[in-house]
Amino acid sequence: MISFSSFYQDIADSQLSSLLESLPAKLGNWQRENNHGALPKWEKTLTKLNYPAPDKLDFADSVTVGSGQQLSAGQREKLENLLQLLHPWRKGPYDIHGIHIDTEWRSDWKWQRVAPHISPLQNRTILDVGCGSGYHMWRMYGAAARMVVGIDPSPLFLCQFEAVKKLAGGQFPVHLLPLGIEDMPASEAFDTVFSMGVLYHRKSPIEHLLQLRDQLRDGGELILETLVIDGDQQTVLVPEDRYGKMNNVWFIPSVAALELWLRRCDFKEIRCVNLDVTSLAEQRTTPWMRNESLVDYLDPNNIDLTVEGYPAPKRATIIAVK
Ligand SMILES: Nc1ncnc2c1ncn2[C@@H]1O[C@H](C[S@+](CC[C@H]([NH3+])C(=O)[O-])CC(=O)[O-])[C@@H](O)[C@H]1O
Repeated sequence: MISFSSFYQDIADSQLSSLLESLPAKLGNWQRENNHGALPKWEKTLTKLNYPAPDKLDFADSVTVGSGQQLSAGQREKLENLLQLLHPWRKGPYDIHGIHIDTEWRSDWKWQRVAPHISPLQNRTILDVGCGSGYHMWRMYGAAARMVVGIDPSPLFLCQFEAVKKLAGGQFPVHLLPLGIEDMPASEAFDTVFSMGVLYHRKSPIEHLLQLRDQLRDGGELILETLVIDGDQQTVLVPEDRYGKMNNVWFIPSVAALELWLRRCDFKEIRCVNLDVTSLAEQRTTPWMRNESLVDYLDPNNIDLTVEGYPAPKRATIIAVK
């Protein structure tokens, strides 16, 4: 069973110690009650990942574990088969003992767009809300963060994260908790909070912004990355039903509307640092994610539109200070 004890130890003497009042009970409930049918299979896969301590680790420029020289071809094939049991791999890529996990998303491209604009992460304590399998958490750690905590309710992404962490050697101040943002007590403790790719999944976007604010210390920095549309302060798209075949998309504001929402939530120094239309090269089907992907979500006759006729995905990165 996945244990959170090293997280509790790491935060005991830190600015996050108040989380010990409520998270052990919540995570204990998760351990007892999580009834995802495939979780036992994924956890069994984790127990089989017994490999030598890697001779190389890089989190600064990639997520690379092991040079590829330590395993025989047969051992590598066995490891590849085990990692494939954790399909679909959406966020990455990861290089593990010479195996290139070519994920659905080039999450490294998002990191390249975001990283130049944020306050240096050195010695900061970070929360990554909706962290997926934790790709960006490793890059934050590679940028010398003191501690990185990610939250994401998906048990598969937790298992993918635990797989990478175990193969990397296990002991890092980088922790993924299977929680939603709504499960987090208002800690007011993190130096930097990331919410990337989450706001449009929330039914109450203003509440989401307030919840993010509640996680920041005074003067802490929010990095908000989300889908946007063109328009003015009062322009917001609420899809009639699906957006890009996703049935859980609620609010897609313009940048100006998002900036207004952030002002209303008492954020300061609000600035949009990047706007980017998602390319078919950034999100696509691969051998590690064999399901439909962006090309199937767009109008085959006009890739500027989704199959539902909405503007194709365009994403903004906005930075703000509490
Ligand atoms: N209530 C919630 N609280 C926290 N996370 C949630 C919640 N609901 C869903 N999620 C999680 O938010 C993540 C959104 S993906 C962005 C990944 C990464 N950040 C990226 O920027 O590449 C974007 C996308 O797939 O559209 C998923 O991993 C969900 O499980």
